[in-house]
This record gives sequence, C-alpha cells and structure tokens, in this order.
Amino acid sequence: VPEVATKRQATQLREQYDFVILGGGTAGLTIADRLSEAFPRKAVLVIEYGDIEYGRGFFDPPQVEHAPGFPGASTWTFNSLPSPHVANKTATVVAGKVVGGSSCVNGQFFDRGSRHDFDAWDAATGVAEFDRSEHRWNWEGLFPYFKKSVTFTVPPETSVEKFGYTWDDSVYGGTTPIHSSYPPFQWADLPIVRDALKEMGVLSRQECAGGDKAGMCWVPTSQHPTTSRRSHSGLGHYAAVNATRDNYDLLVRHQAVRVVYPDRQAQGGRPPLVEVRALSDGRLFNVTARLEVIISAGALHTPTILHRSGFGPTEILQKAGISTVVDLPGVGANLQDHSASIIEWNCESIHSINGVKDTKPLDLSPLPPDMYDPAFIADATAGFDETPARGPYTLAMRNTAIYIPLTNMSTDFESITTTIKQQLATPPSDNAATYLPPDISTSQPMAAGYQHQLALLLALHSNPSAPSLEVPFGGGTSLSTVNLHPFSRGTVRLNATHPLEQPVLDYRAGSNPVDLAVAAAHLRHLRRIITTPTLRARGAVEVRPGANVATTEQLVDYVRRSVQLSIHHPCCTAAMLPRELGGVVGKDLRVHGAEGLRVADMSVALLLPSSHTSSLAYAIGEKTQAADIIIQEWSQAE
Ligand SMILES: Cc1cc2nc3c(=O)[nH]c(=O)nc-3n(C[C@H](O)[C@H](O)[C@H](O)COP(=O)(O)OP(=O)(O)OC[C@H]3O[C@@H](n4cnc5c(N)ncnc54)[C@H](O)[C@@H]3O)c2cc1C
Repeated sequence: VPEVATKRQATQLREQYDFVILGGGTAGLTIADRLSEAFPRKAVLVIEYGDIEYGRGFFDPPQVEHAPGFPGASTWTFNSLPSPHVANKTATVVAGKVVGGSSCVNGQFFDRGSRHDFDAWDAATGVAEFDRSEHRWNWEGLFPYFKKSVTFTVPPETSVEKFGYTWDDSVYGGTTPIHSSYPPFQWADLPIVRDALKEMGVLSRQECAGGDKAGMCWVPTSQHPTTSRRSHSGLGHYAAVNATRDNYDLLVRHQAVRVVYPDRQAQGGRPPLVEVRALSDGRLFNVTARLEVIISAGALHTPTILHRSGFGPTEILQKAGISTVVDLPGVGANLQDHSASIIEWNCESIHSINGVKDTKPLDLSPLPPDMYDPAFIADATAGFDETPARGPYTLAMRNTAIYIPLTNMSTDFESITTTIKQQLATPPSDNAATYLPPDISTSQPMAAGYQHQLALLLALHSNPSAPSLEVPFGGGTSLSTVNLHPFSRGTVRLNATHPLEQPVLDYRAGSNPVDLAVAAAHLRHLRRIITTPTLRARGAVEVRPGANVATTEQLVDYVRRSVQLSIHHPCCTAAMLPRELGGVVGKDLRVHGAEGLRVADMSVALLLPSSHTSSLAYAIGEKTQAADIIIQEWSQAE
C-alpha cells in the first residue's frame, strides 16, 4: 500500500470530520471508500491501530499454517481462556493489525455463505419494529452487495483444462478492485481427494457463490488474477482510490479508545466525540464527528470500544469502573467461531501403483518441511515473481471444499435434532442458566435471544439444502471437519485492570453439548472416505481418530480432546437483533439507545455463515452505506 496522504499525528487532522470510522480493516475501509465517493464534500476519517505494511499471510507459504514469521507485527494474537467442556483447551486466535485488517493476513479462501444463513439472520423475531424494517439482511437483501464487493476474473483456458475449474458469471459482476480469481497451480494429489469424495456421493456444483452450496465447490482466492498478489481492502478500498479523494483521511498507529457524548446523553444531542490515543507517545485527544461514528474494529475489538464507552452489561462495566451509558448485555456476548476436528490417514504400508515403494504415495504435493528446501523456495519465488505468476506460491489456502447438510448424516440426524427440540421445549430462563455465560445468564433479553437462535439453528440443521459441515481441502492425507453452525456461546470481556489492552476471550467451547455431537457426526460421516475405492486402492489406513474410536461416545471424546477451537472467524459480538432479544444494533446498524453511532463489521452478524467470513465483512461494508442506509439517510438530510 503506498503511503499516499496517510496521517500519522493529530496535528495533521482537520478540525472536524463528518464521518469517523474506528478501524481500517475489511469492512471499515470499504465503508470509508464508499462514503467518501458518495459525499465528495463530506470529510471521512479512518482511525487505524496498525500501519501500512505487508505482513506475512496465514498460508505463506501455502499449505503451511503458522509459518515462521507469522504472526508478526501486523497481527493481533489472543489466547482464549481454557474451555472446561473440551479438556480446558485454549485457542490462539489472530486478527489483522494493519491497514486492511484481517483481509491482509487471512487464508484468502473467498467463498460466500448459503442463502439459508442470511434468511435465518433476517427471520421474524416477533418484534414489529425490527421485522418491518425496510433494510433486509436476508439473501435477497445481501446478494447484490456480495456481487458488488468483488471483481471476479475468469481463469485462463489452460487452468480450466488442467484443473477443471467451473464458475457461473451471473453471481459476480462487481468492478471494485477487490479481486477474486483462481490460481494457475494446484497440488498434484488434489484429484485423488476429489475423486474419493465423489465416490462418497458428494455432487459437484458448477458454482457455490450464488446462495446454494450443498455439494463440492470450487472456491476462488482473494488475489489479483495476473500477479497472484493478495487482494485486500487496504489496496482496494484505500490505496486504489485515496489519491483522487481529498475528503478521505486515514490516521495510522492510533487507538480509538472510546466514544464520549458531549451532551452527556446518547440520544437527542450531538453525535459522540472519539477519544484517540497516539501509540507513539500515549497522548490522548478527541476527534469530532459532525454526523456519525462507525465502529469497525472487528469482532474482538468492537465490543471493547463499546465497553470502554459505557455500552454493555452494567455489572461488568461497573467492575471496570465505567459508568453505563446504555445497558446492553449483548455487547461482547454471543461470541462464535468455526471449530475444526481432524481425520487423517496414511498409506505407508503399501507399494505405489507402479510397484515402487513410496513413502508418501498419496501426498504427491510437498509436505510442509519440503517447502523450506532452498531449491523449492528459489523456484517457487522465481515463479511467483513472473508475470503472469506461476507455481506453488500462487496458491493461498486451498480452492476446494465440500459442504454437507446434517440431514445427510442419517445415523446422527434424528438424535441431534431431537436434542435441539428438547432444548427448545425448555423454558428460556433454564436454557440461559445452562448454556449462556454466567455473567449474563439471568438477563431476560439474552435468554429470549438465545431461544430465538436455537429455533433458527434447528431450522438450519433440519434443512436438506443448508450445510452443517465444511471440509476445505487441497490434496494431502488429512481433512478438517469445520462445524459451521455452533450452539455454544462465548464472550469478549474488557480487561478490567488494563482496559486499553486486548480484551479477554472465552470461547466456552462445547458448553452446549450439541456442538460435540454434531462434530462427532461430521467425523463419522467423513471417515467413510477411507473406504472409497480410490483410497482403498492406495491402501489408506485411518490414523486419526483411529479404528479404536468407533462409538459416538468415543468420537465425542476424541473431539473433546483434539478440537481446534477457532479457525480465526470470530463473529457476532454486537449482534443485529432487537434489544428485547439481547441485540446490540438494529437493521440500520445503529447501536440501540444511541444516536450518531453504528457498528459495521463481523460483530453484527447473528450467526456464523456457512463460509469463511471475509466476503461477509466486505458485503456488510458495502451494505452499510450503499444499501441506502447511511448514504440514503444523509442524502435526504442534505
Ligand atoms: C489468520 C486468518 C485467516 C483467515 N482466513 C480466512 C479465509 O481464508 N477466508 C475468509 O473469507 N476469511 C478468513 N478470515 C476471516 C476474515 O478475514 C475476517 O472475518 C474479516 O476480514 C474481518 O473483517 P472485519 O472488518 O470485521 O475486521 P478486520 O478486518 O479485522 O478489521 C478490524 C480493524 O480494526 C483495527 N482496530 C482494532 N481495534 C482498534 C482500535 N481500538 N482503534 C483503531 N483500530 C482498531 C484492527 O487493527 C483492524 O485493522 C481469516 C482471518 C484470519 C485472522
């Protein structure tokens, strides 16, 4: 990202701004771009904690998670509290701390959720004001913004012939410089895994970004189609546009501490001021927003800014010595993330197809240690630097995944949905006492909101077109089962003794046992891959969970001991839901009970989508302004 006109100190700022956006990440910069474009005479300021830099991505080099050098300075790292229901496991969760936010460091897997995710999010809550809102967050209401948020480039004929990429142009159509494309490289063993999954009965779909995605999908990468360089919001929504906008300022290396209402009331007065801290010397100063403040600091920091500003559960704010501005027990509650369990096999006992003993007959791609071989690195780097780029470094995470509904898992479907129905038949206050974090479990709105979510989750898990399981893959001898719609709810809480530091994360994984049963069902379903003709012919033997893990109880125990709590998709910590149901923002993204203050990032989702989350963060950014929400409101006011 070029420096352009980036601001580095308070003295470089204007006296006041019209819009102030807290967090220059995936959604925040999308909003800043669109607002500064729509209102050339209104000044927009983005305040970002990180700097402009190229950090190391999660999969650099490809297929190697947590490569040396990651996480670096451009990344936040959180260690969650131990989760007692899964053997006190903790998660190491990272997020982007850089201009562009998590889109700068993520795995670049660029899929979209299923239509059922968003229809559930928008489903009637029984609160008239909310249900009758003109703003729709269902599939129909979001699809235009998914389309608008990316430019998709058709892969070259050579790649199509070689790998079999398929797509449907009609689900794309945007022209914004956030790129979605297919790389010119795949590992040699990818077709083996694809074939085995097809033999399990998984049907291939031509395209999965159009709302229907049960089956096997090709998934594009967020990268430039020719150079294969990462495409992120710092480039697409700041560097690409900033030089032509004299109303778009970005202040880096500054922390948005909190918002403060100058008239001491959150309604009926002026919009809040933003208290800002310079990271260089710790100096505090205020920035004035004439029209409004939009918090886009991501699902882990947005609730923290709200807490410091007096929005949250009164009891928790009191402990940190903060006076309540609006009592909102949902701030920092409802934390969800995609968790993953592993199935692994090997083929070492068998001679390869050609009769020659092969130590890794299935894994035709280099194993992670091979990737540090100097010759491999030199060749991969040379290929990546060519135009067009070629070779393994053009790959990010992977480009294929299967998405399977729970209804396909006949052995477990009945018992799991029966358990969910039993929970739904239980009074909300009892469910809250059993499943919600103790510090909010007596809150009537939180209990009612969780009951609403249980009903939506039952509908999703009973729908034969709505996926419950994702398995992303690129070849190799192991697969991860990703639990798409968790039932357990965690918290993001202010660090009471050091409120300016990172918050405390508690995933409370497995606190609703349905999650463990669902993960066990996923493993039972997927392990059938070992017995497919393709893998049998290669002598595959299951290593994990292993033949001795057979019963549901044993599978649940395996999940408990081995589950990865997070794949870096935290969400839903300032959920869009009526206040009566524990929500934090309305459908116009305004914080309940406050004026001049919105939230727009992954915090506002109610449930995790059946996808990785960057596409939704971009779409939320797009919809926040373009869906006539902010722009229409302020256009009318002019
Ligand atoms: C390692 C990793 C791998 C991932 N892999 C994928 C993937 O393959 N595909 C996919 O679709 N998604 C993936 N994701 C998830 C996806 O990237 C995120 O969900 C999405 O980018 C979040 O967007 P956001 O706008 O909500 O927050 P972010 O993009 O994280 O932006 C928040 C910004 O706010 C800034 N900030 C925070 N606090 C303050 C403060 N007080 N003051 C000023 N600034 C502040 C942060 O520094 C950051 O720049 C991954 C994420 C990570 C971290």
